[in-house]
Amino acid sequence: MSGAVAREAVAAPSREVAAAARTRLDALATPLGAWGRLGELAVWYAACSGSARPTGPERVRVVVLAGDHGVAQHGVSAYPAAVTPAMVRTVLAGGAGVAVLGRSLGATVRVLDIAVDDDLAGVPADVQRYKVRRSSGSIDREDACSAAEIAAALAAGAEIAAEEIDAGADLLVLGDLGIGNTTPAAVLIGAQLGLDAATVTGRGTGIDDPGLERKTEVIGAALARVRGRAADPVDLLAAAGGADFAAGVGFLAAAARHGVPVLLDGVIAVAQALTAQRLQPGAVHWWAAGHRSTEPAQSAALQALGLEPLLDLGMRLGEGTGALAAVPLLRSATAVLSGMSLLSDLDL
Ligand SMILES: Cc1cc2ncn([C@H]3O[C@H](COP(=O)(O)O)[C@@H](O)[C@H]3O)c2cc1C
Ligand SMILES: O=C(O)c1cccnc1
Repeated sequence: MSGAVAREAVAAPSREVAAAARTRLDALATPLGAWGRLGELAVWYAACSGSARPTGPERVRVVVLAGDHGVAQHGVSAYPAAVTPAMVRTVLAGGAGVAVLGRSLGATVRVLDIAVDDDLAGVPADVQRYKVRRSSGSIDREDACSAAEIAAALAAGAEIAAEEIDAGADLLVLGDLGIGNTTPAAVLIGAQLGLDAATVTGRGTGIDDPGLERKTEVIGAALARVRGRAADPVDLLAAAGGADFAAGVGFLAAAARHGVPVLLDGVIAVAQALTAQRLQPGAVHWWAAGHRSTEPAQSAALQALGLEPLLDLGMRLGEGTGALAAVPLLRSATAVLSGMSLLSDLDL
């Protein structure tokens, strides 16, 4: 046992329901295999939902975890750290990308301050209920967080997931907010997959060439500093992640334990997923990859997890937007599987 997350395998989605859904898919009034990966997506969601003729997902619930990162002071982002609290307010006001997309899909969107470097005066108290600390340490030279803070954040993430599931979620999406957060995401992925800084560093919000060089150096320094700590995912979160990353890991692991499917988003959520799968082997079977972001570390981690993204739109935003963009595909997949006639119904 480490922190709030047990290191034991999680039960897989129902194999019996998956087999029944596949039988139905193969019997639909189409040539065999005609739905391609849309059919595979339907079978996955059927197994997760426990019904070979699933509906929805109708109750999509998004949680955006916000946290600042000390590395943002080293010019690794194209934007200043002041954007993080401002964007928390913009999510609450309904004008953020995730809020607009969520509204268009009938999804709820909840933003939580886990480690924002601001007191967020005037925002509803609920938003700060799970706050662990202000900002995380600059991981190129110090740990992001203490072990106690990581334990608290893992437990918070698990509790947040349980609340969303109690509220009736039939699909969860995990989003992120925090200037500089593509840097710890790349370090977590690089450290766990044994990849070097040049391979995992991306442009994030759109840094220029000198910025990319600086960011690669910072990521290289962090990777060198945490070398030897990748074997223990909880310790690695303290060394190179931060409280918001640990909360995401706790959230994803708990969703799998409760048997609720998740659509993964960009490099932050996927770094959290890679870490959660190591803590809780088998959790990956409850997740599908919503999209491929432009961050190279995200592709590397998805490949390691054996997940093929549904969309590849060149998006690089985070917040959960790439996952939400894939929700209509998932709804189409279940509609096809559950609503179509069978070949045997045809008047041949
Ligand atoms: C206005 C704005 C809105 C955002 N929404 C998500 N991000 C995303 O970009 C940031 C990570 O990229 P980097 O590591 O390059 O800083 C995070 O805030 C992430 O949530 C945003 C960034 C900005 C500027
Ligand atoms: O890949 C992502 O999720 C991403 C890219 C840029 C900024 N924020 C997130």
